[in-house]
Amino acid sequence: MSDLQNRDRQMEQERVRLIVKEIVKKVNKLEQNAGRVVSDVLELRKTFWQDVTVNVDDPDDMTETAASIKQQAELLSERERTHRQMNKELKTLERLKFSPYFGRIDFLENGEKSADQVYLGIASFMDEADENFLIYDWRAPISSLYYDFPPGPARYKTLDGMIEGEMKLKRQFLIRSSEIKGMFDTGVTIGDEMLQEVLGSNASTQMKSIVATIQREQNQIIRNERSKLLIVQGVAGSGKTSAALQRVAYLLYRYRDTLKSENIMLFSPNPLFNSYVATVLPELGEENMQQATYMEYITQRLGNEFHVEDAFTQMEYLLTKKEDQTYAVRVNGVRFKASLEFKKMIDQYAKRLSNAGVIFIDLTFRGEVLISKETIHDYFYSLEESNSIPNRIQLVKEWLLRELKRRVKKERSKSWVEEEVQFLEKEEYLEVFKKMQEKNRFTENTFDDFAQEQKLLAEMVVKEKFKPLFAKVKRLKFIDMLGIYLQFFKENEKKQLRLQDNWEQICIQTVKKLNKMEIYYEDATPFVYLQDLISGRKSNTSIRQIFIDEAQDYTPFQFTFIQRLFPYSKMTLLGDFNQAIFSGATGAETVLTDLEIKGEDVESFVLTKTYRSTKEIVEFTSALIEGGEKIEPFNRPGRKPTVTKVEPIMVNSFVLAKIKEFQEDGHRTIAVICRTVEESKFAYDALKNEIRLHLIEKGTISYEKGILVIPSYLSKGIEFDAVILYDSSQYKNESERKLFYTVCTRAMHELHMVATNGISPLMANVSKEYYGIKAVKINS
Ligand SMILES: Nc1ncnc2c1ncn2[C@@H]1O[C@H](COP(=O)(O)OP(=O)(O)OP(=O)(O)O)[C@@H](O)[C@H]1O
Repeated sequence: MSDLQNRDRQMEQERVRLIVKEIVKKVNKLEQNAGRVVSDVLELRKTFWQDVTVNVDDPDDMTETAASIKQQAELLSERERTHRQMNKELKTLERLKFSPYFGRIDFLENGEKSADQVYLGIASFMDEADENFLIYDWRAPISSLYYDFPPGPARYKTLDGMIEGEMKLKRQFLIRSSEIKGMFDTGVTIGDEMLQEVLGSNASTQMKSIVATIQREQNQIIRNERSKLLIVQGVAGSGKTSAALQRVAYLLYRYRDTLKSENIMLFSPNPLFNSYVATVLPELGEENMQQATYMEYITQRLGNEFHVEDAFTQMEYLLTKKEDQTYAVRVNGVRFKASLEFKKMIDQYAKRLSNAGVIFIDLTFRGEVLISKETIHDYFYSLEESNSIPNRIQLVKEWLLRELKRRVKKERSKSWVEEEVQFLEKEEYLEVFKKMQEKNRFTENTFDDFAQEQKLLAEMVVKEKFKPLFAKVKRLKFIDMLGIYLQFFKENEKKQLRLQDNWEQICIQTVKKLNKMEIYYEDATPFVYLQDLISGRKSNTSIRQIFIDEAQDYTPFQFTFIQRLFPYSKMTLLGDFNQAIFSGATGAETVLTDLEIKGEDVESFVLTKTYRSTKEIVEFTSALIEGGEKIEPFNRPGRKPTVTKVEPIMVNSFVLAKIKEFQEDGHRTIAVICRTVEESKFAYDALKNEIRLHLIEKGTISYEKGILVIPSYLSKGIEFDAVILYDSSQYKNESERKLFYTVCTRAMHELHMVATNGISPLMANVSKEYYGIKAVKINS
């Protein structure tokens, strides 16, 4: 290090010390204030009723009492809010104390005499007088300079317009526990040194924030504000998920007055992924957005009357049942039901239902039909046709509720009620007694009282018994949705669909499944969509930003459905067509291949640089896919991937040895990736007595560092230090190329493939220089 560099570093360290001192001062002050707020809250809670004037003698007093309670409650909730805010601020300050900033730029604005020093951290921090920024939030307009420009001419956008000038210096810091551990002055891209450092470290079970090393092309995605629909197509490991989470943090900052974390929703690929990304936003001082898998969403909408196949079971079928007689029919079905063509058919069907065909369910009571499906049907079709179906359904609902009330009255005098009254509990008698007292129904005549009491008790019994019926009607369960969906296939079975092979068999297969009260996963979205067309559904207005990660796994039908549910929401889609494992297996369109949406407010970004894996792994994985030559690896050297041909009976002992080797090399997260669940269970059972490992299944929601056995499709979106493919020879079909590519790209530092039955044909075009081959024989 030169003298100048040395001096610079000392000055910077001195500044860090000063800033940390300021932070500590602020922390102390805030803690004192927070203490005061806590005692205020406690006091207010304790004395809440003492400070309220309660007087209910006349209406004026009542109004005054209500106002007094309201005032006291507002005071309490204001104090509680302040306390929450202070806690949040304290947490951020603690983080700043540990690492106050990660970057500095010196920017000379045109027309100014001296350059501003701008230090960037995860949050803003002002001096004691609240006049100058000692640290700028990385999301502040001026901070974009850091991500967008090398030293030289530079500009940034503010609400008042563009500010132009020259960047004199761009510096990066690695500060830990208030000590500068590294400091680099950088050129064109944001510190390769820094990236080397970050990317060379071990995989974590939780994703990390990339705030200090966001790349320019990622920054464009993070800060994009214009588009209603933002589409990011990025190769594996290009930082799509990272950029998405940073974007959430950015939007929360940029629109802090109007946008809250509960207004943002992320659709993630599996439950494991939810916990994988859960710490990024809190690390940045923000709360997590809402998160769900699409499957969770759709299954919850279907309710629990049917057995719904899940996406992973569907995938497992596609991977393992290729020999099934009906496999081709099923695959064609999955493909067609994914398309907008199919959606159009459902739309037309719904239109036809306006005139005829809605099927209802008998409302029964005590084993007898109370209101028949035919009666409901006739009432429904007697209503004005100009009314939409959902409107008419609402009218039917109201009518049915009225009818039920009438029936309750009629039912009271039936003999079964009298019998039931005998068996009522003491408490229920008491309740009736209380009711009579309240209503002053007692008379001098005890005989009358008895009759009154019996009437009330009968009413109580009947109402109780009718409750499920009322609930059923309120939840619109008088519509036979299953029957209506089923009828669609019966009606269309004989149609010759120009575009679809095996249509007739698809219909037969679907009907057979539905008749068992079971629904294929590919039917889940069309079913709920049709249900919405019939029963109507209010669109969700509270969600303003939707993020769809792994968008390549969404069908055009699913995407259109989501758009319909959240019409007021902006959307960010992130995906990689080469990882479209579901569509790879069926040839179905994905939302990324079928996006017809163009327009002023649609923008697309392409990310071709990949950060996750070593250069050697990227060279190998890129050769697996078409167009892979466009993928640009980050220059981080490592070992070449290897394939070892192993006799089947040697696989487990070989995998075990490989795991130990990786552990000795310091790798902490090692994944044994299996093609299917069946293979995962087999591998887990074979290895579990030899070494501590975890089996990841579709319901697993989090995982620890260590060794994991995981089915291929559940490893989506996640990364590991080292990956061992339990048997790469199993990836044989062209339809599994994307799956094979996806699993190989999960590896950060090491990729090893076991082959029990020769090298996978999917590697036929991969140059031998990209991987090593070994063979292990039984007696070797
Ligand atoms: N600018 C960056 N600075 C530091 N690390 C980065 C950066 N961009 C991406 N990474 C790292 O690269 C890895 C891959 O990122 P991420 O998972 O976001 O990629 P992805 O495009 O979503 O991947 P995939 O599609 O394969 O699941 C992560 O470890 C992430 O931290």
